[in-house]
Amino acid sequence: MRMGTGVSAMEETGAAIVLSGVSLTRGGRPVLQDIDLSTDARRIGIVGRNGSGKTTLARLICGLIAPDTGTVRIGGVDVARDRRAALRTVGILFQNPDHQIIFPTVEEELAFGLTQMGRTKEQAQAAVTAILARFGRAHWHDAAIHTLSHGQKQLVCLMAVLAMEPRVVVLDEPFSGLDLPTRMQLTAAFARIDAGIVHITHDPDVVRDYDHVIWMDGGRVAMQGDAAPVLDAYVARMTALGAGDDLSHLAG
Ligand SMILES: Nc1ncnc2c1ncn2[C@@H]1O[C@H](COP(=O)(O)OP(=O)(O)OP(=O)(O)O)[C@@H](O)[C@H]1O
Repeated sequence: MRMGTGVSAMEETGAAIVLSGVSLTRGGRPVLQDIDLSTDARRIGIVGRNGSGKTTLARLICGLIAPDTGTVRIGGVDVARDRRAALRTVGILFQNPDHQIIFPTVEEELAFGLTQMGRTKEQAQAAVTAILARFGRAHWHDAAIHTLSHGQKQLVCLMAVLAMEPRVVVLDEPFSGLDLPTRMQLTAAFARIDAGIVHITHDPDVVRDYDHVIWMDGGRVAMQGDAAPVLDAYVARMTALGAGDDLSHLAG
């Protein structure tokens, strides 16, 4: 749904992802332009070509970067300005767990975000124990992270995000480099997440049963709405581009 008169009502209920007039320039080039977005859909997919602005949009939604113009509110929180509230509100799972993990052991990694949120050491320990038990990984508590596989590290990152109980979890291509069983297991874990999901993917089938899909193109929203019409139009366009032999449109 496009921004409209319903925005302020959604902000009051604190239920929505609301981006208003968002633009961002990097290296003298516009990366995102005039993004107006307001939705209270529970599961949101974001698709688009390489370089279309998906990851930048994800980082804005988490408040990791601030827009040059406009505002980003998640559940009523201005995530770029109120960083502590943002930590409670929205978490992100990056494509590569090695870009996310900073501690040598699973326990330390899981406890970090919790203490950043202001939990005491004891509260953090209890939450770490609980999340490991929830995922059947109590035996990972003292594990050295470098001994885990790529997919296992991705699960540690997911547990770290979920331990913080955010209202929204952003998944930025979380399946890249994972084998089929691991993808299936993570998909099942995502389905159990008790939070809104914003899932960035190049695979339209991954978000086909989602509630709302946003197609990014050239830093703008090309189309958004129910999954089926948006994904059908996206796949038709990508197929047409892929069938041609003109490489001049390659992003970048
Ligand atoms: N810090 C930066 N400095 C310069 N250019 C940037 C910066 N961050 C992003 N860009 C540019 O903005 C555009 C969008 O990048 P972004 O990573 O958001 O795209 P994406 O849709 O996630 O791509 P992919 O599917 O390849 O991961 C790209 O052209 C990228 O080069």
